[in-house]
Amino acid sequence: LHFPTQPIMAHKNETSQNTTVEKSQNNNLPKLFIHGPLKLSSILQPHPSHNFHILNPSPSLPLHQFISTDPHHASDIAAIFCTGLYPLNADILRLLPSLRVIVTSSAGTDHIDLSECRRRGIQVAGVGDLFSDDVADMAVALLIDVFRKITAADRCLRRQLQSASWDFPLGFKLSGKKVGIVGLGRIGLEVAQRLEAFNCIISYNSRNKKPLVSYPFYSTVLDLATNTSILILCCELNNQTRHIINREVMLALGKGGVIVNVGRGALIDEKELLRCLIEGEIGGAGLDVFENEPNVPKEFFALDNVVLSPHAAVLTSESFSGIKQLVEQNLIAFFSNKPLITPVI
Ligand SMILES: O=CC(=O)O
Repeated sequence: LHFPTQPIMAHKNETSQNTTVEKSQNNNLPKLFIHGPLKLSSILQPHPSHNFHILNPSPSLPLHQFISTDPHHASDIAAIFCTGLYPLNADILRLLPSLRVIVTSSAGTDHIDLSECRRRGIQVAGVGDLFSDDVADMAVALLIDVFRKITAADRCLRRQLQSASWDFPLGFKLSGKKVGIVGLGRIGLEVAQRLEAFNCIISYNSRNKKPLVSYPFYSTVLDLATNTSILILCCELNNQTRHIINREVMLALGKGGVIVNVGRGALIDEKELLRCLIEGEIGGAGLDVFENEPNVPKEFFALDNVVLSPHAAVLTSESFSGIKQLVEQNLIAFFSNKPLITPVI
């Protein structure tokens, strides 16, 4: 990924007079705050075509500090561009009386209090289907890696511990395995489609049975785990799904069972996952997300049946080009009184 360190200046030949005019015009435009890590500002940079004004094109202050430096700041903010893991809970939203729209660069929206947004009439735009392929690819990659021990073997070779394949522990065949998908939304369906090509036998659990889907449906994750040997977590995190994968589910999955998580870390009771992996109660895990990011429990590092990725499933060069366009399009549409391109609510 390439993150420019300096904002790309869109109007290099501009005169200082134009800049003054633009600044004063900008003062009348609705104000947007970028709520996220420094890198988020490389996705949304000031541009003359914008019908909004970015208050912090290189975010240096977290939102609550920005607000507390001057009480006027809070009432200035009409829009927020945020990313996952940067909370916009009811307490923070209460500080922003003029907020009308939130655009998030994440597929997950668990960091935003959507019911408070609904109550306040704040619109929220997400990423639509933009990341589904990348996340599904990553889920399958993690799964193949756990089964075929690719990164474990790579580590061995690099450390020159083993070079003869006969010395290396056997992997497991993926083709034909029974796979349970938890959350058959856009991403879950993409995962299912990919694994059908591996002759895997797909079933799923989700809030409701999908009328147009022929895969067997299990109304509980426990039943799904009992009838499969692989669980792939693609659902959103909410009060119903927090720790949906608990010890009972892991024991039902069984000693050869594998869990892949490309959803949110807190879908799994992480302490129990570690215990089950260490005690051999399940066979392995492929994890792109963790319960208390950015912290990854270091006990995972010693386990060769675990493949780890730093919440990177959505991070491709293509997805970043896509998100840049989509965020701008959503904001420009909103401030032109047009419908959001990818509305969440
Ligand atoms: O996890 C990444 C996302 O929600 O987009």
